[in-house]
Amino acid sequence: MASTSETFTSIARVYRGTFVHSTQNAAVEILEDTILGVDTEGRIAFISTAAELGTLSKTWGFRISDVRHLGPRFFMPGLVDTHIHASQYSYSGTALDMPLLQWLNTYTFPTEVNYKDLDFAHDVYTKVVKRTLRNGTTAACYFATIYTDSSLLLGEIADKYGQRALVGKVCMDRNQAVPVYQESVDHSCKETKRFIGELLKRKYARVRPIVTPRFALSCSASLLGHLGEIAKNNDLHIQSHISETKDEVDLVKQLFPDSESYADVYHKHNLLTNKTVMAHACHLTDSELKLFKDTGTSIAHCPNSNISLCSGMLDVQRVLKHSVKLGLGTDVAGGYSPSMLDAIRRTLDTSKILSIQDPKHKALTFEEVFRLATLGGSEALSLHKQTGNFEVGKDFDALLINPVVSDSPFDVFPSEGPKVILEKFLNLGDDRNIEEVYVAGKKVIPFQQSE
Ligand SMILES: Nc1nc2[nH]cnc2c(=O)[nH]1
Ligand SMILES: [Zn+2]
Repeated sequence: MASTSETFTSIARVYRGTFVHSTQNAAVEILEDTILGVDTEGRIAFISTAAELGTLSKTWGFRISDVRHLGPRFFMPGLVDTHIHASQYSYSGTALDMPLLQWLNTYTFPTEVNYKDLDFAHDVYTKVVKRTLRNGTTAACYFATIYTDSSLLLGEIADKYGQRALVGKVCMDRNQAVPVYQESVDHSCKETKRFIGELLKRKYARVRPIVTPRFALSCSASLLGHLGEIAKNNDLHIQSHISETKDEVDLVKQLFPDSESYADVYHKHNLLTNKTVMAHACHLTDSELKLFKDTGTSIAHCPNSNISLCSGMLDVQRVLKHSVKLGLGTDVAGGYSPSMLDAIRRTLDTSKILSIQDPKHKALTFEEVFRLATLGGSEALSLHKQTGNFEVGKDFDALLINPVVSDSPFDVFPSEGPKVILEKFLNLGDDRNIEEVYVAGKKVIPFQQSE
């Protein structure tokens, strides 16, 4: 399983113990008494049974005495948050008392106006990046705001703390409720190009721009068209929202009468691609799901938000039956928790509620949801060549989980094996159990002292 001599780099670290991850064939694969080597580029050089230790130490030139033993801990892949509004973190945990469109007008738009102020932005963006990293989010797909400079600041902060991130400067040229919080088509396009150019110029290793029309109700056809073109010309990722609530779907029908469906509005403007991720998608029709499959568009499932704003319940099994890629998102602050462990739990809850309503509905298992939160998320963001599991050649994005840390929120009993302990961590664990976080081999949690 080691990489070939052509890709030979030297080994930075070797770990021995239990590794838990997902593959194409197994929702959960548990590799006990396994050794994993990380090279100096932060990539996984080998993963093999401990019986190979002697041979590997000779091949790769590391000392067996330098191997770190994990003991009761285990490594799992980093969590991938496929949809989070960094700019809404300041009011997460509050303001969940109205439906989406009212909520946007009352809380969201007035808050996002504050991001003209770089000091305000610096404070909130630092806190959201640190909070999500501490909770195991090694990769995040962020909405910022319409303001280019503070959106660039979010990219800078994600890079500083070592988080893998797609960062979107939000685009919107329609906003009747809060008219100061909108742009002209020209300004939005010019600023999007400036955002992309500036962010790429900084050459951050793992932070990239993502083209971000807020959603069809906030964008004219002209703006959507230009953004589709910008994404195509620069081969960029795209993110937006779709079919989160029924009211939204009805309004989109009225606003875009020439489109066959909500998905068709985006498709007509070249916004559905194999690098597009659309949040929510609770109310898509079968033909819209087929369009997602045909274009390679993926879905960010945001169950906390879907329930907190009473938007709807996405049937994940139906999405998977259509072979549409799907990852999980916190959707802070429509979702009140910045933790992907919460997104895992709410995904399971939603699936179980659907099976209460319809006994024929097969509820998702925790193993399946673990895959959605890790490998599934990496596929949804088209980052699966870099991250998502412990395959040789991928970056080592990983969480070191200690299920017996002294202040653990759960207890482990002697008869329990690694799968049960994983299940307990997913259902009951929190950041106290996440002792270390790695992105591309670099330890990003605990923070350096100066951070
Ligand atoms: N949940 C959510 N849905 C949206 N649709 C358009 N904008 C937003 C947003 O900020 N949050
Ligand atoms: Zn959202």
